[in-house]
Amino acid sequence: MEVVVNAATSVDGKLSTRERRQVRISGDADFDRVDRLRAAADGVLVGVGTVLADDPHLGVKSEDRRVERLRNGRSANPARVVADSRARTPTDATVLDDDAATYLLVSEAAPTDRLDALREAGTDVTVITAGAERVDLATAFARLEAMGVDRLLAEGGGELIFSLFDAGLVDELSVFVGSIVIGGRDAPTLADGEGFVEAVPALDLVDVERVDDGVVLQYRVEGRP
Ligand SMILES: NC(=O)c1ccc[n+]([C@@H]2O[C@H](COP(=O)([O-])OP(=O)(O)OC[C@H]3O[C@@H](n4cnc5c(N)ncnc54)[C@H](OP(=O)(O)O)[C@@H]3O)[C@@H](O)[C@H]2O)c1
Ligand SMILES: Nc1nc(=O)c(N)c(NC[C@H](O)[C@H](O)[C@H](O)COP(=O)(O)O)[nH]1
Repeated sequence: MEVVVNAATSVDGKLSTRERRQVRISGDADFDRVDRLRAAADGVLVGVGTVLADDPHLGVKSEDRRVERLRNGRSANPARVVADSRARTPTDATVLDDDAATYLLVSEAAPTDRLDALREAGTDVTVITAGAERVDLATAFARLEAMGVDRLLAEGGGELIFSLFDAGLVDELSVFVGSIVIGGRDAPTLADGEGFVEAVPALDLVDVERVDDGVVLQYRVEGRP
């Protein structure tokens, strides 16, 4: 599976405010670039923290791109994938609507009644259980790949992105750096979690492009084919 991470940060590396309120960092051109990335993906992954904070849809906004996917025998929208160890996704979450399939990655600690409620709430929900307390991403990704997800776009947030790097699962990273400062020692950053002390992942910078009022930095993770 090819795993591509994309996010937008302020110049000071923040994903949103300390209250985890969504900030529109990208401009129209960058959101269109993200839409292209979604259209090229089989699945779009976020952590439950992003679902709770933003209630995202994660679908392809451009009708032309959805039509193009259908013409190529693919679903109009890529599947939504949520990393949610204890099934905290609200039953009225937008990612459960019928615009696309939804994969819920949970751990063995997820309460059965919550899982039943989520399966009922969504029209096309598949639950993948991997890990005792927290989602074991590598195992869950192997299951997703067996179900046909070959290209996964991860859109955050910071806790999940750190775990993806920590598990050695990232192939590509693209970051839109918007010309704003958000600040805040408790505001989420591109990669939170425990943080690396040794063996800090190294990236190859493959492209720098001015987009909207900011720049897009494109990286390949060193050592990835
Ligand atoms: N600017 C951008 O591009 C962008 C993109 C995305 C999000 N955001 C912002 O970022 C904030 C959300 O970020 P966040 O870091 O709080 O949440 P997050 O990364 O979206 O979700 C983190 C949660 O995912 C669950 N999870 C399950 N398995 C995991 C694993 N193996 N590793 C890590 N997490 C796992 C954990 O909850 P459980 O233990 O309960 O499973 C964890 O608390 C929001 O404010 C949102 O607006 C911004
Ligand atoms: N690329 C990007 N630029 C931003 O300025 C920003 N705030 C996000 N945030 C990512 C987060 O995952 C959002 O929740 C989804 O971008 C919402 O996705 P929808 O429009 O609902 O499909 N992403």
